[in-house]
Amino acid sequence: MKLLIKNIKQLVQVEDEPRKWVAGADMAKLNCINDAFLLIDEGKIEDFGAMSALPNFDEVEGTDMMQEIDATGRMVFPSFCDSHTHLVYAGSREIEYTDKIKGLSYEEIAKRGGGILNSAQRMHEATEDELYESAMERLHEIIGMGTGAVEIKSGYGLTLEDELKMLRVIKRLKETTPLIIKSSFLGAHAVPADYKGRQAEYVDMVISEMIPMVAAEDLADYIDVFCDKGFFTVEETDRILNAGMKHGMRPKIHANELDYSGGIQVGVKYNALSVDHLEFVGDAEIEALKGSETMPTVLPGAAFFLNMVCSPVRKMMDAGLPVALASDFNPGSSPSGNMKFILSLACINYKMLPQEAINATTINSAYAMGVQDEVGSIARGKIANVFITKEIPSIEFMPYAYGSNLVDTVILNGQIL
Ligand SMILES: N=CN[C@@H](CCC(=O)O)C(=O)O
Ligand SMILES: [Zn+2]
Repeated sequence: MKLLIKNIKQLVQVEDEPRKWVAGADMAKLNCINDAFLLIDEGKIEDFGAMSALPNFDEVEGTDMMQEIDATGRMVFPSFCDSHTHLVYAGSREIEYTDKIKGLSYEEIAKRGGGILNSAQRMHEATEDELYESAMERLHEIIGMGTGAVEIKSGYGLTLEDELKMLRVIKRLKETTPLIIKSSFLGAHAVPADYKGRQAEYVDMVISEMIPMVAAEDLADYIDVFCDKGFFTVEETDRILNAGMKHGMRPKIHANELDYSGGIQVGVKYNALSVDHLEFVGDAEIEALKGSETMPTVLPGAAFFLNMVCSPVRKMMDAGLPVALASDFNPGSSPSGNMKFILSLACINYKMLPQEAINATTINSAYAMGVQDEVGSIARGKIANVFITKEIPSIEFMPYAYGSNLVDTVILNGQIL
């Protein structure tokens, strides 16, 4: 059955020739078609264009099986790609939220056994079914807010059994939702309580026990490390990434959230798909990223929630780099997967133009999770993951109306949800 969306006020992020990513000054450009149609067949985008060029389907054989949507006054966007989340977790951490309000830093909370270790304890106590159910609820929530592809990390297990438990939940989610899901193994997210004072031994265990088991069950697409001050060093990251790569996992890492950690450089050295957070980026980091295949990915939700300095996004774009944005949905530093709110934060706090922010949450974030050939733009042959907005006056209205859900209809794999 074909699906035809007609009279679209504006069809956003169209590409005749799909690009790998959008970089530098091009990030301010967004290709759109006014008064457009979009034709979907067998879950894929078959065609699109101006209404004036709409084929006469009455004369085409077999088109009696065509469903139509009249999108007058409404826009169609490619679904958001959320390339960095930790959305499989147990419990919530609002107690730490008040600790933060009282002035404790992220590192101080971590030192008191809060933070990631708090989530690890709850992860240990949760069953696979409980984790699956709660993550599925979050997935449904983000689908309703326009997300069509999401990366999910392990990293709240921190024991072999619990990391595998998390990754099996992600695998089950992959098999049972219409979203595109990619998984990352983040055994080196924090040193668990049992290994306190024995960080080197924990790293050895991640390398010699966890990575081979994760690979044996084919549970992760990417290898991740929290390479930052107070967490894992460049040398440890180097070893873990090498071990992951030997097992077919491309690096995609946390870097430079808390300091100039060297995380960006070690990520680029091993051709990471992305380096994420990037609050601490100077000239050396920008030089390292130039000419690389690594997507700098900024997480405005975490910086907002933790009240941190903002990543120098403008400086990176001025240097000709691409930038992606993701939600970082997790219980500690960003308890929301609302990508439209990420657009608003990007515009207000990072002074990104709405067009730049939309590029960063679609085509560029698709690259940052390795799905740019499948989704991230309106292009012929790509998977039909799109959403139709409510009636809105302009593209700029999306980040402007920061508290409103403007998604009216979600279409994933060509199916109206
Ligand atoms: N920075 C490292 N990890 C997560 C936080 C996880 C947590 O606090 O639970 C992040 O991406 O923000
Ligand atoms: Zn993260």
